Amino acid sequence: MRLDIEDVTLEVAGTRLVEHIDLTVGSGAFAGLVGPNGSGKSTLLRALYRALRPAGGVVRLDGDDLHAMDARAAARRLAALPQESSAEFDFTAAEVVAMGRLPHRDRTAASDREIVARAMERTGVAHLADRGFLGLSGGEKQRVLIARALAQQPGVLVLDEPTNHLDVAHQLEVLSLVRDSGPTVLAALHDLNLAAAHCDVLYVLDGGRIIAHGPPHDVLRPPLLAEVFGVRAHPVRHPVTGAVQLLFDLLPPPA
Ligand SMILES: Nc1ncnc2c1ncn2[C@@H]1O[C@H](COP(=O)(O)OP(=O)(O)OP(=O)(O)O)[C@@H](O)[C@H]1O
Repeated sequence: MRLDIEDVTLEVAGTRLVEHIDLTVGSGAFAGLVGPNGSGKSTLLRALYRALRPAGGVVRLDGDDLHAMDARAAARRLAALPQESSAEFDFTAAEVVAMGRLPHRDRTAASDREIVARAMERTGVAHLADRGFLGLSGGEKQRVLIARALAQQPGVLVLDEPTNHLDVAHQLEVLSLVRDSGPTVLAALHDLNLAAAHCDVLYVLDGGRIIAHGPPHDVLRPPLLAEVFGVRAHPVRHPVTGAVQLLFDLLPPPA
């Protein structure tokens, strides 16, 4: 499923936080949204999971206006993992993952069980099925929520810092899993090396605007990283994957 964000402007309480965003993710592609703290990444993603309605512009899924759909139809097409998810009741992990099935009309108990079990296996949380969600560690919760998003079987998956709370092995596993699981992905990522290794295309947000986009090795160049993030970057090649990876230090103070 193709995702198109067309000239989207977002305002909260009368303040314009993000403006004139054009962003496209082709069907099945993995796009990364990177940018410094406060650049507007979460705000933009909130419009995709319909917590914010654009003040201007339109978000399209395969050409259809996301904000013109009813909630259930939107949830059949797009699943989201917001940055801070709250659960007020202590559901079990399996119940939380099963919530991903709710938007689907043609489901049966047996097919739901199978899909939920498969999503939990793939994210490595099957053994947590009967545990209360609130008692899980931060990384376990994150993987349960990713399992829920996969169980939703969306065409588009929107992830806000999906590797938050995950140890290094789970960071790599979860991003590979998401990448291989089929949907079109737009993920906000702070770790530029994870972004370089997993994304087909990167969009750089700064001050509420997209200032660069393209394949990671074209975008993650030292002058841009100095300008946007205020760091000196040294690109190196990963010896196994060949992906561009970056070593950082602070910019020297002006003479
Ligand atoms: N409800 C609000 N009212 C006013 N300003 C807000 C509101 N929500 C967010 N902002 C501001 O909008 C800007 C963008 O915030 P946003 O959370 O989208 O950034 P981000 O790129 O996701 O940041 P981070 O990397 O720190 O998570 C920030 O300056 C933030 O303080």
